[in-house]
Amino acid sequence: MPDEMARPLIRGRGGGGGGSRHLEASVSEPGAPVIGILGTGDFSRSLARRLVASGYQVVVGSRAPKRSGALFPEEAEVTSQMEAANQADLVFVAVFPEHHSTLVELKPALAGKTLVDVSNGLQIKLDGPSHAEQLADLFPESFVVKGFNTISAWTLQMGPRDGSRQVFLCSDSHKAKSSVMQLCRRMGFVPVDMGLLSSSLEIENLPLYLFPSWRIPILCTLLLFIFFYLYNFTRDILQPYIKSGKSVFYKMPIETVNVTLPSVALVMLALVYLPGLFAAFLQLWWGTKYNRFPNWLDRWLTGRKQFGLCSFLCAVLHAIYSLCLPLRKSAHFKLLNAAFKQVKAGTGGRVG
Ligand SMILES: NC(=O)C1=CN([C@@H]2O[C@H](COP(=O)(O)OP(=O)(O)OC[C@H]3O[C@@H](n4cnc5c(N)ncnc54)[C@H](OP(=O)(O)O)[C@@H]3O)[C@@H](O)[C@H]2O)C=CC1
Ligand SMILES: [Cu+2]
Repeated sequence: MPDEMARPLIRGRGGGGGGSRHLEASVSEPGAPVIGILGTGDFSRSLARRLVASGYQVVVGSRAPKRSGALFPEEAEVTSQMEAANQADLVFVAVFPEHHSTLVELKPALAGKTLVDVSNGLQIKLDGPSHAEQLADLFPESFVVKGFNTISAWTLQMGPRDGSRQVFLCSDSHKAKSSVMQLCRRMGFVPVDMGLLSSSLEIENLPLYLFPSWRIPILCTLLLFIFFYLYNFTRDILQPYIKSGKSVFYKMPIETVNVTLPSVALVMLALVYLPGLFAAFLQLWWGTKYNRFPNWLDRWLTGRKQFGLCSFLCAVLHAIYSLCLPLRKSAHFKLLNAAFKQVKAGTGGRVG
């Protein structure tokens, strides 16, 4: 990773046009605001590179500027937190929210300036205050803008790609938000205005919502798999063994798995359609389409895609297993046939 970071982000001549992603590392343009970054972690380094590449003058504030200086591009100045806060017109706070309070001594230097809070939560918070709101409470004389938390250090480093170009922004100050939006566009991202700072909780939760939507469908798939596997194991393997001493334990890894998969796929498919039926029933019961569904049903309805994909995965696995089984059987048959022929011919040679 340090090698990655040391490599210049952008090489060669840039293509020009405003929307071009191929910006060359250029000397800052006169009149462009000086951008400060507090913190020298992964996010700060990637952001500094992208800002420098977009033609901004960058000043980074660190508790230990000497130690961190080497990790930043030459064009960025790495100095003390106070110095950076004094010099910058707009400041990114790339410090974890639990350390925001250690920055309060910068309050006079940051007064009247725009602070961009890029922090993410560790878990979904349903009610406030958000990190951005807490930062705004700590720095009442500054203008806090929430944003960039949905952009990873990696995306900043590599340059915006399709799909992760949107930057969600919100702030109580229209002017501060506009200046961050402009900066966003110049870095090649697409700003999305999310309104006032009260939306910051929603923005902070966004990155945490992507994976958890898979948790319940995957858990369901696993539980169903275990249930059907145990059932098939008892029926096809254990029962013949206990009853007549027939040992068919070799079926466990392939055949039993293969009869289990379609059952799981079908039940998961049913779970895709079932909440729709519940919803329709509730709407008929209420006599209106405009009531809110209970929370559990709402979550189930929004998770149908994941349930469907899990079902599809099981079906595909079943298809692959089913195709492979006859191949295995015919190979087995050929081997036996060859052995039989050799024995019959009296060659007694090796079969292989
Ligand atoms: N990494 C990522 O991909 C993303 C990160 N973010 C957000 O960016 C912020 C920074 O993340 P990241 O760069 O990964 O974190 P790091 O841990 O890599 O960096 C945090 C930096 O904070 C500085 N800092 C200032 N005060 C303190 C203190 N009291 N204790 C510890 N460190 C302090 C340190 O710099 P120094 O020692 O020089 O003062 C340190 O390098 C976080 O809020 C995170 O949620 C958001 C989106 C993506
Ligand atoms: Cu089948």
